[in-house]
Amino acid sequence: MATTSKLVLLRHGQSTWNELNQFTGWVDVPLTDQGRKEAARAGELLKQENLLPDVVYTSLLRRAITTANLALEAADRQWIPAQRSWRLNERHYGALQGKNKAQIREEHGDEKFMIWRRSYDTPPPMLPDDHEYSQYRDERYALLGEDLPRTECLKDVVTRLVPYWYDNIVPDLAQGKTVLVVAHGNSLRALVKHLEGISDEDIAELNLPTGVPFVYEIQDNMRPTGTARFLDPDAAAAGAAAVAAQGK
Ligand SMILES: O=C(O)[C@@H](CO)OP(=O)(O)O
Repeated sequence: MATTSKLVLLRHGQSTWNELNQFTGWVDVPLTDQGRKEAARAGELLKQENLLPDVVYTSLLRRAITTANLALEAADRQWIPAQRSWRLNERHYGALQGKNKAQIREEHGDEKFMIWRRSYDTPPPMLPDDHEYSQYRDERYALLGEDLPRTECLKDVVTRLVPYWYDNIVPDLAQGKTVLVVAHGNSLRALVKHLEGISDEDIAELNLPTGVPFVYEIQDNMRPTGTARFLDPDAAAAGAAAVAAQGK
């Protein structure tokens, strides 16, 4: 009999820079009070739907880690093992990190803004190592050495994330575990692109809301049975529309 495992994906709750409409990338900003509420609500939804994770994966950024902790607390699953990796980090936004989205759109025009934000293979300009928002001296990335990103496009995120999917997450799913991945708008877009086989062009249209869990049934061949189901579809639609409109 064919069996499926459950993969629950969750973008972190609203961060302080989401609220300020600033490009964030690898800058380690905290959640807002609203973001903390979204995270707890996400955990309540998991509990209501009996989607109880056996293991949680997060990036190395506090907005994802705090979201995972608050969601797991609300779902009464704080005790499960956690694995964290830079490979689940948000896309490095290069020289745009810390800049206001509306201002960048105004200064550089709609086309450039959309290319930097949503094109598949054009990264923004690099962030200098001596910049206040650089991760150059951040000890959590010391092992990366000179491979530390200074900017990334979505394609770069797919390249660093897919090996982690196969090496770490897939073995848990193959054992029938329910896996929760708490990450970021663009690292989750990269994973969804891989899972659903979305084209380089069409992925530009996908915007993920903060704090609303979505679930895939993963088959033995490690492919989903279909598209994902959001646990709160109304909140997800409103949240995705808000992300799409950022910078306007
Ligand atoms: O700023 C960022 O790091 C991301 C996610 O918040 O923004 P965008 O949705 O514009 O890619």
